[in-house]
Amino acid sequence: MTIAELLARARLLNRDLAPGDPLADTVIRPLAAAATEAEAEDAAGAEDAAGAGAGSGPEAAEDGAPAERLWELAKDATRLRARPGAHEGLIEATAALQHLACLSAEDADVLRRRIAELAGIQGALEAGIDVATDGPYLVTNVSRITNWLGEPVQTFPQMALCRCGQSATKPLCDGSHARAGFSGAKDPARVPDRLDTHEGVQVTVTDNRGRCAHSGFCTDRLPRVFRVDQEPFVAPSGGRADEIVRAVRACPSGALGAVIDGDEVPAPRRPPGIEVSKDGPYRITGGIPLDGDASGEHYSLCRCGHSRNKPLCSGMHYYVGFADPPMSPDPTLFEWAGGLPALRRMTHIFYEKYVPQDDLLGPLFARMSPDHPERVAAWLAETFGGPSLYTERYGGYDHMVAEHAGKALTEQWRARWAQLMSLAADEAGLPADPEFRAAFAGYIEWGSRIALENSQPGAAPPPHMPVPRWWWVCEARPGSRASALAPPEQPVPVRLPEPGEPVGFADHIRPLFREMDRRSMSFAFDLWSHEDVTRHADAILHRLRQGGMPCDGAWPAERVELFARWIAEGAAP
Ligand code: HEM
Repeated sequence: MTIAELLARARLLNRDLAPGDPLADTVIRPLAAAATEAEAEDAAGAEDAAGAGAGSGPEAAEDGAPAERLWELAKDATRLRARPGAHEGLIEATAALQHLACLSAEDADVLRRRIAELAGIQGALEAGIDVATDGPYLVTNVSRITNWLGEPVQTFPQMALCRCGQSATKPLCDGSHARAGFSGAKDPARVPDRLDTHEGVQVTVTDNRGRCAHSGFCTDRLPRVFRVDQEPFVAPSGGRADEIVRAVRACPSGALGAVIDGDEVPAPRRPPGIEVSKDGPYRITGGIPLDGDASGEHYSLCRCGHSRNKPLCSGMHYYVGFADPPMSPDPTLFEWAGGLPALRRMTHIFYEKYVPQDDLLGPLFARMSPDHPERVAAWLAETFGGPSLYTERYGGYDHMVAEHAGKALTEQWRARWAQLMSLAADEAGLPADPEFRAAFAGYIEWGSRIALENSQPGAAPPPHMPVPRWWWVCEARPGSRASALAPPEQPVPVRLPEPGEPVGFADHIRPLFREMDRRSMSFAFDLWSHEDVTRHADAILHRLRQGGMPCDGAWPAERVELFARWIAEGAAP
């Protein structure tokens, strides 16, 4: 099998698959580039590759259903990719073929078997990330990718992750970089690499501004040491050694380092993984090699396509307004909190900083298991409406209850626990809005009082209960209230229909409802949905005529009549 043959088969398959050239951008384009290069490089392979790059190929039909041929093609591409020195175009195409072939699996069992078979074919390749020229990140044999909530993203042995920021199938590449003429070059005006050393009494902090991704973890959490708009940036005398070390180890770009007594503080040891952060870079952990080189235990890769220090993130996503799709209008507490990464940050700060230094709680947790912070984060994630992590990994409700049983906790312990958890939430940067903190504090109070009750001698907690699911307090969700600090809402641009023009929902009615109107009514229906407004049209009109809706002031008569006319004309979309 040669690249040229793969390309010819891909072209035939593309013709037989659903309309819309599904293989054109992600398979045929990179394979054609690889074939052209193979042709130029390999005199012996010249015959095979002849014409392939120029667009020709066997015209004979192939046997088998398209889905079956796609799967065979994916396996053959993987076999070729698994050979040493594979061309980046072949790797990119293999990633797309693996993805498409796995997508077409009939059920979860077939999907698992396919992934295992592909993993077997390319199993000898070293795990790593390669940066394609002006193209995606080619991620090989990395099985742990999570979204910003910490939920797993389906992985394949060979993946191509979007680097230009424009893919419609993020985090996967969809070939947009080629259409957009994306350049992976560094900006010559970028902040140059330079290792600055800031000596402190106990800890010396090293800092490479050229590598910083400006995630703000250090400046947000330890502003006395990592100072915004002050020189020098680092003042090691502003914090305790353990706080500084924790901040350095949490730096996602790897710009910061710490030295104690001449020895570099080791980086955390984490399994290889990629986090797709919200509106920001890929955060790599676990020392995954980059372009074959050791690039540190952790580093951040540009995801918006605008970094000045490509492939590393330079924080430009913030300035160019790079944004993932917005959170659902009805987020769970888990989503609003920032998902598992945020809850883990909080429990690690709680059990590794606040508890050990506390005279009451320190001794109580002295022998806790090393993964206790992870376990409590998993419990909170599940309770706040996230995935059932604690039930799946750690034994669910019964295990949690058994952990507290017989501990005879006192009210002093409980109160301190709740107080320090609130401090840890602040320090971990959990949202500080009144709605979230009311729900969060409500759960901490409720849960800690139940833990106290369950821990008393002779207590008999009900067995086999589900993990509780906590929710916003009294339906007070983010945005359900106009904040006193919010900028004034812009007046709604209303378009009245031209004479004789029919009234339509999208053009004339929906713009009449402001975001705050929509939020106020979201408990009952969606004022931006044609279907909902049509269903409740008469009741809405009644309220509008009465002047009771919106609650901050009645509509002018001409708007109310426009709404009435829309109903009378048949409530067109
Ligand atoms: C909302 C309140 C609370 C939650 C969600 C919570 C959560 C948990 C969870 C999930 C575990 C089991 C970890 C595992 O799987 O091994 C656990 C264990 C434990 N909890 Fe709590 N807890 C709460 C309140 C408290 C309070 C108020 C105290 C005492 C001040 C306390 C003390 C302990 C101790 C000592 C353990 C055993 C730790 C070990 O030795 O590994 N908990 N807690």
